[in-house]
Amino acid sequence: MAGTGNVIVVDHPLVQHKLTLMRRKDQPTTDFRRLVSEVSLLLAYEVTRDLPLETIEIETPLEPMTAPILAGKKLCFVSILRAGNGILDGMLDLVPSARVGHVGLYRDPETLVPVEYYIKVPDDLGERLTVVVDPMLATGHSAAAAIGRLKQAGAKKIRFVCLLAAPEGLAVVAETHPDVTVYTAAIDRQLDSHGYIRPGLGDAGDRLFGTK
Ligand SMILES: O=P(O)(O)OC[C@H]1O[C@H](OP(=O)(O)OP(=O)(O)O)[C@H](O)[C@@H]1O
Ligand SMILES: O=c1cc[nH]c(=O)[nH]1
Ligand SMILES: [Mg+2]
Repeated sequence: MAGTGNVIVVDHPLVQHKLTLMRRKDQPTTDFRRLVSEVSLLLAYEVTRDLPLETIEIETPLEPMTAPILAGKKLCFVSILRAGNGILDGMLDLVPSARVGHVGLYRDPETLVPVEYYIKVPDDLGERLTVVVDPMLATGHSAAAAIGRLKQAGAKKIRFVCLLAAPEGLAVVAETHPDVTVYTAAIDRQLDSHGYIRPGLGDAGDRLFGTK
């Protein structure tokens, strides 16, 4: 795990290997979706690394012991629709008890401005670590808007997980939400004139759901 400022690059060899497979343009939808889910499980491992523990008394088949369990209210995963759902599935495999919120946003293809069409989150968001998930952090405006809405809804401790980030988008998130750490599998070179990440992996939503 490599970190600078509010960004952590999850450089685990399995993550990097699977990301390369995902980037390949000839990767079929089924395999792309499975790879996103597998990488997401590894990213979930990193983003939950410092969750607080408490101890309880239990009995093993051989003797009593004091054993660690997660303390208090734990997690809420928030998926930025629709591509965020690809990451959500993998994370829920690792933490099936997590609460889940959804923020519906699409990026206007002309202006690249995010348009909100849905939000539903748990009432007790403020008591949970809020992990916002979306595979792509491009201009950063979708992430910044979603994080802003979650703060309005009560979220206090927020982390953002993506597969790929552009330097431009990371700068936007750092400026608008300096309290939020971004976990990403890679930081790519740049955005192109259409707001796509280069070299990137194309349109994550379309590749996950086979819509193009
Ligand atoms: O950082 P930004 O420039 O805001 O771009 C990133 C956003 O674009 C993609 O979603 P898209 O708008 O294509 O919606 P979709 O998930 O429904 O495909 C992606 O999943 C992010 O949400
Ligand atoms: O490269 C990009 C940029 C935004 N959204 C995507 O799905 N891909
Ligand atoms: Mg899309």
